[in-house]
Amino acid sequence: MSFPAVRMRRMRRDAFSRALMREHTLLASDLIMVAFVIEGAGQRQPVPSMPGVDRVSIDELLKLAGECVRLGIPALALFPSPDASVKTEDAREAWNPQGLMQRATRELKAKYPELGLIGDVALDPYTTHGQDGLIDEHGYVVNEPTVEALIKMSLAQAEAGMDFVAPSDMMDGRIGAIRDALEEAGYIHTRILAYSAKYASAFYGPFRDAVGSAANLGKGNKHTYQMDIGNSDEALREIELDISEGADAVMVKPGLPYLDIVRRVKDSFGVPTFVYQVSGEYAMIKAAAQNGWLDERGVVLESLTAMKRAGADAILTYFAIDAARWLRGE
Ligand SMILES: NCC(=O)CCC(=O)O
Ligand SMILES: [Mg+2]
Repeated sequence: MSFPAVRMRRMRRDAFSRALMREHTLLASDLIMVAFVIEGAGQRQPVPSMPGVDRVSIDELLKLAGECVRLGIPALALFPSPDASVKTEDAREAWNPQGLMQRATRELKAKYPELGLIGDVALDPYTTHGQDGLIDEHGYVVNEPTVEALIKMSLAQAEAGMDFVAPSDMMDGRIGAIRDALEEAGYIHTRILAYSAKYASAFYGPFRDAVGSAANLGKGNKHTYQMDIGNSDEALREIELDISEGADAVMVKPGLPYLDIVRRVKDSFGVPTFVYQVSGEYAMIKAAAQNGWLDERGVVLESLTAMKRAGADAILTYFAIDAARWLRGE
């Protein structure tokens, strides 16, 4: 037998055989667009640390939603950037039936009923201190009172027609408590996307600028509720708990630096596993691309494909619309 018996390059030689042996292909239907909502009309406010991402008023959000529908992007994740004037210590604006998220949800569902909506459930856009929960006199985020607030927030979103409530706060027991409250109120179809393995990451910086919590949080951090970046087994325990409490899908966050976690979660539980390509990942790619140091299209599609290869069923990304356009050759 002549050397080499196996030529790996044979299958790579032509486009047709490369296509036939390709294991994972990124589709628009894998993507979830992320949007920041603000008050007003005709408003588009750039987020300086996220070039290309604007905070938009509801009328502009409807245009963005229409583009998602046209491109076959199945869902839109909404984050509010409310006026500073409605922020309080107790975050009560979060469950105002006429609040920004609730109004945005009603208008989006009226115009595009087929587009899935994912509502963030955490108090940070609404608190004067920028923490995801309620705090005691020492600044410690208190678990059970926060869960009570998150229940009110989830019910307000469900009432407005939100398809998925997505608790991103990392309190203990909140998935079960929200699930019970939704069932009891008759919202049996409202899905829960649990941010189960959310790490205390430095990659969230630009997001905090976008929702306006960065200045309020100041030198504070979220280490008493978000996960330590050095841990992996702990992520599996968090995921297992959220599944047992009634989560319909679980999430790992951030994305690219945490694909080992995505793979472990998918292999261990086989549940719908989402991953979030966060603001800092977006900013890194954009900054390098703007300097001419990286090819944006290539790097974005490669990063998203890597997430799918790692086991993600869906990817939340600020690049969703761009990526879906590129996938169609637009
Ligand atoms: N709950 C959302 C975040 O905490 C941050 C997301 C991001 O950095 O894109
Ligand atoms: Mg947990």
